[in-house]
Amino acid sequence: MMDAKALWQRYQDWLYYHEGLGLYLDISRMRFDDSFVESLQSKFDKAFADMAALEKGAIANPDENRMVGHYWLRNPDLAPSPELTQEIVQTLEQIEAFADQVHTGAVHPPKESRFTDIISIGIGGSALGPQFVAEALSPDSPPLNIHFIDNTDPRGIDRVLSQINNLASTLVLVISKSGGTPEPRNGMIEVKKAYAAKNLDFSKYAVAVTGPDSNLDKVAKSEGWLARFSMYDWVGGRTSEMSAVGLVPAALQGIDIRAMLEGAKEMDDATRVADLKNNPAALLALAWYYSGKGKGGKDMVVLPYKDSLLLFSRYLQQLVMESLGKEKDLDGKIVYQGIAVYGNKGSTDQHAYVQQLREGVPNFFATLIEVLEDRQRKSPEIDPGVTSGDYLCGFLLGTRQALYENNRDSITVTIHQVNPRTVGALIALYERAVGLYASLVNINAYHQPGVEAGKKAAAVILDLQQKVMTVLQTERKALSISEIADKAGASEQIEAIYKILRHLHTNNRGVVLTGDLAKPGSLTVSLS
Ligand SMILES: O=P(O)(O)OC[C@H]1O[C@](O)(CO)[C@@H](O)[C@@H]1O
Repeated sequence: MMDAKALWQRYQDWLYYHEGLGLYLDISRMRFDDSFVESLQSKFDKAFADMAALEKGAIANPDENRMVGHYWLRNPDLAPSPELTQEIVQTLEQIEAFADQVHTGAVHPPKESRFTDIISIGIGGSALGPQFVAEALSPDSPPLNIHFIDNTDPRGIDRVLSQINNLASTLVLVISKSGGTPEPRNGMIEVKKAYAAKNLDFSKYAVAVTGPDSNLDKVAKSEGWLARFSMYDWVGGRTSEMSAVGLVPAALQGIDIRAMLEGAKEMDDATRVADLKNNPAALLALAWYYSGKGKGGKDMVVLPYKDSLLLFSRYLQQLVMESLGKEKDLDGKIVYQGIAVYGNKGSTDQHAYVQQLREGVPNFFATLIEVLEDRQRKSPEIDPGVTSGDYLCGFLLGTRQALYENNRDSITVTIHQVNPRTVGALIALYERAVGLYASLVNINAYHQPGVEAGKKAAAVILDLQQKVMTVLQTERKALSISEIADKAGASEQIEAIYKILRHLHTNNRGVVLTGDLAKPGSLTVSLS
């Protein structure tokens, strides 16, 4: 443990401050030493070189043979061809024009003078960025209220629809880069039926954000939807907030997307510097590498001490874990990489799990996000000379100190205010840090093979359900679960078949289970 004087010196030695953005980064409470930094110098040289190549259009995602171009979204001239530059600029202009027409009523629903609400349907990167930005930046009384359907949960869809008081003035964004992800497709079909049930022509309320010629794009084109915005294969879902995926919902809510892009661009300029101590993303990557020994040995606890940044941790879960959580490295070696991310907000979480952080298993490092401005008006005094914001600040600094005293590391990112520029900068900071860290540990941060496995497994279950129903309809008599499995030619899938039948039975889908539910093997199954 360093004494106060030495610690103050360390804080100043390692402090990164971006004057234009008013952003500070403090990694002084990560207990690495100079020899550690030295040991990573050559890895950082390579990381900086990889990143420079990536920005020039290298195939930085070799597994999918794709470029990685999210930085071009906020600096179109960086794009490797004039065509791409043009596409980025034109899409941005199309987004602004559309949002403007919706706000002025030039574009309005068939039976109303204005759109008042948005249902945004999407999942993963097609929801988490938009949700984080909506929570962080939407005005207290936005021109349109946004609601998210980000799952295929029937009750969840009903819940969102129950909160819409007038579908006839509600715009529907269907966001899916691939245009084929099952969950948003299900959401779209259910919402389409809700519009039809009210005799509303869905195509007059629907907007697509998807890759050109995707299934979704084809549907939007053939049905003549209100608008279609392009998403590119060189922008990953988890780095798509600065593409139409994030900018369309943000612009419709009246959020200054140009400022968001500007903040991201300013941060990109700062994180392009090939000099560790003057590059905030490199400093983060260094801190992460130190904490988990380059193997993700410690979790990243994200603790913004600001309600509006509540969803930052959920956003980072995908950005960090879908990028770094990989089985193999770029040489095909099994490495099981990753950094687990969790957290909500401070000081609230101090009344939930900070007890474990302070005294329990030391398997994490904390990332505190400090916002200097309490609110946009004068605060009332709680006690003489003290405001609620003083408490928030005190809790943050106190928690940081309490963790450090008990040998728990932390990083502190400080911004002066949550606004489109600083949110854009935060997103850009973490996108770059993930990219640099991935180079340090030699993995591809830009594909997600593991997710395909989940999608395939779901398809197997749905196929099994069809087979089981066919057996029941053919046999037309009560059968045991093992008889059904055998007749379906899937005897090794007997447990999955039992689970499917239980789900169908619970939802009155024409299947009845009879017998002792505690003894599934003894149940008989019949059509109702
Ligand atoms: O935007 P899409 O293509 O529907 O994909 C949604 C999400 O699913 C994934 O492809 C896999 O989780 C994410 O990378 C992506 O953000």
